[in-house]
Amino acid sequence: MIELKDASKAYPNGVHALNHIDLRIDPGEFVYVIGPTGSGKSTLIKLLNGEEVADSGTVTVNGTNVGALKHRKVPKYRRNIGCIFQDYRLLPRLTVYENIAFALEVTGTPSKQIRQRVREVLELVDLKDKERAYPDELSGGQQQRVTIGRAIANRPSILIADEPTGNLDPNMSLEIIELLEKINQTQGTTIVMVTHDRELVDRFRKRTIMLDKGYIVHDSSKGGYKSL
Ligand SMILES: Nc1ncnc2c1ncn2[C@@H]1O[C@H](COP(=O)(O)OP(=O)(O)OP(=O)(O)O)[C@@H](O)[C@H]1O
Repeated sequence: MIELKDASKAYPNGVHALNHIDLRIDPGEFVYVIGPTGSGKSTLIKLLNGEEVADSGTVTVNGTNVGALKHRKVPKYRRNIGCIFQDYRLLPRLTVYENIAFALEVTGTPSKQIRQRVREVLELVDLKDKERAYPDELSGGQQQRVTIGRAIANRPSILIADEPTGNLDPNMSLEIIELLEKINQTQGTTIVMVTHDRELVDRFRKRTIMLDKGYIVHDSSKGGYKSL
């Protein structure tokens, strides 16, 4: 479970990026975070993955007080949170298979388990036929599917997606959202997705949280811009 209680974050330049955020996201939810540029969406994500610490209030994820984590414990904490971004951040000299395997190698997974898990993940993201391809041989949508595969390889309970369809055309965006839905439904992964894509938010209705100037201004379980 994700819980923010009266969490605020200002940057050293004096910008109040988030103000008094109270928010609870239950396990297995799929939530959109929307709002104009500069409204605090990325900052919210950074509080969740431990990249930034709230100045006041608390951020608790699966029982861990994220702001109180010791520096050396952050990497282990992050293993339980898969992250995907608008830019794919794949390792260009590694194949699709190797990119996903790498995520498991760094967490010390034994090689037999790595082979098995990479196969499962490739099937889930529907890229079995591309396992030997390099990132630059793939379409944007396929590359994003590899990053999703890499993000879920260690079976995180939460997947955070910061504008995952930002660089994709509408058809590919559709594929990505359908894949995220599949992961949410079949693996029970909680998904928090920052997006500017009105069409997706209106078409694939989910709980939708809207930020403006660092405040939550709407939180609608019906979802979609029209219901806000
Ligand atoms: N590292 C930083 N140092 C100073 N100010 C920052 C920093 N990161 C973000 N900000 C400021 O904090 C506010 C919130 O930024 P944030 O990136 O969270 O917004 P956002 O909603 O994700 O925007 P976008 O949709 O453009 O990505 C903005 O005014 C931004 O300029």
